[in-house]
Order: sequence, then C-alpha cells, then structure tokens
Amino acid sequence: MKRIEHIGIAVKDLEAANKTYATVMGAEHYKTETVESEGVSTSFFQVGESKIELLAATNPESPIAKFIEKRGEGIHHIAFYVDDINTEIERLKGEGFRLLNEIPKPGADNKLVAFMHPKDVNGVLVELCQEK
Ligand SMILES: CC[C@H](C(=O)O)C(=O)SCCNC(=O)CCNC(=O)[C@H](O)C(C)(C)COP(=O)(O)OP(=O)(O)OC[C@H]1O[C@@H](n2cnc3c(N)ncnc32)[C@H](O)[C@@H]1OP(=O)(O)O
Ligand SMILES: [Co+2]
Repeated sequence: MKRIEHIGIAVKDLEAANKTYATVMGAEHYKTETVESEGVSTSFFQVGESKIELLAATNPESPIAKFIEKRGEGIHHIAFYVDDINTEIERLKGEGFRLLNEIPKPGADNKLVAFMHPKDVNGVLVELCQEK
C-alpha cells in the first residue's frame, strides 16, 4: 500500500455536506462525480496527498443507503493507493483475505478499485485504488 488515497464518508445530502466540508477544510471540493454502477454520487476534497470522498446514495439499493440506514452518516471506508491492483488482489487472497470483487472495477476519479471484506480487516471496509 503506497498511501491513503482517500477516506470515504457516507452522507445523506451531498450538497449540504459539501458546504460543511468546504468550511472545515477551508477549500471547495475539486470535483463531483456520479458512479451509477456503485449507486453513488461523490465529491472530492484534496488534503495533502490524500482526499476526502463524500458519498451519497443514488438509489435505495446503494451500499451507502444501506450503510446509513444501519449506522447513520460517518466514515464508510479507507482507500489505499496501490501500484498494481491485480498483484495486490492476488497477494491478499493468498494471505486468506476475502475480496468483495476479485476483478478491479471502475471507481470514481479515474481509478480502478477493489474492496476487501470489512470482517477480515477489523471491521474496516478497505478499498484498493489504482490510476486507470
Ligand atoms: C465509486 C467508487 C468509489 C471510489 O472510491 O471510487 C467508492 O468508494 S464506492 C463505495 C460504495 N461501494 C462499496 O462499498 C462496495 C463494497 N461494499 C459492499 O460490497 C457492501 O457494502 C458490504 C459487503 C461491505 C456490506 O454489504 P451489506 O451492507 O449489504 O451487508 P451487511 O449489512 O450484511 O454487512 C455485512 C457486515 O459488514 C458490516 N459492514 C457493512 N458495511 C460496512 C462498512 N462500510 N464498514 C465496516 N463494516 C461494514 C455490516 O455491519 C455487517 O456486519 P455485522 O456485524 O453483521 O453488522
Ligand atoms: Co472510495
């Protein structure tokens, strides 16, 4: 893992959360992007070499909708940047970790992404990210 690529935060209202985080961060988000395949609308704030990724659900089946229903708003996942996502997937599988998708899928911000099962990582949903 090279660096924390982003911290994903589940929010009910993206516009309102954008205003909150613009005030907290002292800077506006640099992009918003909807990834329908994941059922999310996202908004990104740069902070040093990492980002804050705000995520709102685009439909009731979205993982974000289910997360908020169960746990309310809050930190949803931690994403790490990796140089070679396929190598990392194979390495982690070899160590006995479950990948929720073993084939990298399109993420936001021009990335390929994969997720580890939170139960295998002390209750944290870990995302692997690689530049497309
Ligand atoms: C557009 C991509 C973007 C990017 O960065 O590029 C994103 O980050 S997209 C983010 C949204 N997409 C995902 O999260 C995909 C991976 N997530 C999943 O496959 C599911 O959300 C899953 C499997 C983590 C949970 O699914 P579901 O909620 O349907 O199942 P359960 O409620 O039964 O959960 C099982 C178990 O895991 C706990 N859980 C659920 N979500 C999280 C979480 N975010 N962090 C930690 N733990 C989580 C849940 O509480 C259950 O545990 P239990 O003890 O049984 O309550
Ligand atoms: Co993410």
